[in-house]
Amino acid sequence: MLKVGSSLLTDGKGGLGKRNAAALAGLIARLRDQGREVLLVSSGAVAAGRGLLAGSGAELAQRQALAALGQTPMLALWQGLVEQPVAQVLLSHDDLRNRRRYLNAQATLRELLRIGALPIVNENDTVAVDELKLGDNDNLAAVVATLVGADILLIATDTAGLYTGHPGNDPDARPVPRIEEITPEIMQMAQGGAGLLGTGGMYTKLEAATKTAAAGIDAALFCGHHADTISALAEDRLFGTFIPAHGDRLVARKMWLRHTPPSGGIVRVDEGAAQAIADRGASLLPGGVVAVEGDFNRDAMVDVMPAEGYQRLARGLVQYQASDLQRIAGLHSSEIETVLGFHNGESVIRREDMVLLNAAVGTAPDDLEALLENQQ
Ligand SMILES: Nc1ncnc2c1ncn2[C@@H]1O[C@H](COP(=O)(O)OP(=O)(O)O)[C@@H](O)[C@H]1O
Ligand SMILES: N[C@@H](CCC(=O)OP(=O)(O)O)C(=O)O
Repeated sequence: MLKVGSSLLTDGKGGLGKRNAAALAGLIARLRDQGREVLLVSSGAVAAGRGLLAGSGAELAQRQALAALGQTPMLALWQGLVEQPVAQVLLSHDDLRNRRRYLNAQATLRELLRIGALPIVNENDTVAVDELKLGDNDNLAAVVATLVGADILLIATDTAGLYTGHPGNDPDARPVPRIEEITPEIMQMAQGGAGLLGTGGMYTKLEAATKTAAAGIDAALFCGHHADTISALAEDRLFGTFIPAHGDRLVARKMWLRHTPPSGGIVRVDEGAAQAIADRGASLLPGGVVAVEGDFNRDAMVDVMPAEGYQRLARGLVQYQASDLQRIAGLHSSEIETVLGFHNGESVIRREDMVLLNAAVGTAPDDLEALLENQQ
């Protein structure tokens, strides 16, 4: 996943410039040629808006208006540089704090990647509520990287990563090639604020990298002005700052799955499926599903329970909404498309989207309502 700052998308005269974007589009093409899925978080709408109607001020509402003006030209800039169709995804931090919206955003982004589009995420600045600063795409990018389960978050900016002090004001500032842990001392290095066009400076980039590291995702900060630096990335060589993930990505993902609130849905499975999940680490296939309880959408977090009782065997993200799952329960995966007219893959819950629990809830059937309420 790639995040591109406003600092890279301007022409120096107050409008959009495509020089850096063209080199970054080349990186996107090379990563895709390597079989990687790429998602872009792009700033630059405010800068583009300013290029169209100069004279607007820096008040929140004025910048929100500029962002609305500049969003389409910013997308058009990218569409002119990449092969695949681009898709506009406007998100707010508030959206991603809401479980249902988070899951909907996740499903949309996954589908866009599946069909080969380039999702371009930007903050939905019109509804941004932060009075102090408009938007913060660094932190938004970190949340989206977690949401799509990215391998790495690449942050392109106008400096070669983090320096020990603000490179413009501190003559002794030295580059920091690798950060094992983002400590208060490291955060202190980034107190110097943003560049002329950016929001947040290195501070929000380090906040973002703190989030990705905790979620098991690597992050890299690099300078998007240098074509050589950009093309080196496609060969896994970084000139900038690398912030490795803490621990194992799968472990982090499983932690996330374990602690994500359930939707209240239950998928009941037969003994064969329960064993396959527990003993063989298998995905849950429709053939093993005996009943579905509750109303849930695709990508909802559901509990997997045996045919009888309320023992939670596992939990995970379902690939089919409740009404569709009811229709394919007990069937072979090959029959899904015939029955539903489409398919979201052969599994009801993919292994990587599931954690085993094996803990009895100990709730009598009469208490089901209370149980479901507690879970919401
Ligand atoms: N310790 C530091 N190392 C590097 N850059 C820093 C540091 N402290 C502050 N900065 C500022 O952060 C800027 C990059 O952030 P920002 O302006 O928000 O860019 P972007 O638009 O790419 O998000 C740099 O141009 C620099 O002015
Ligand atoms: N959403 C705003 C950008 C906000 C932002 O985080 O900017 P930047 O620090 O340049 O990544 C825009 O499109 O102009």
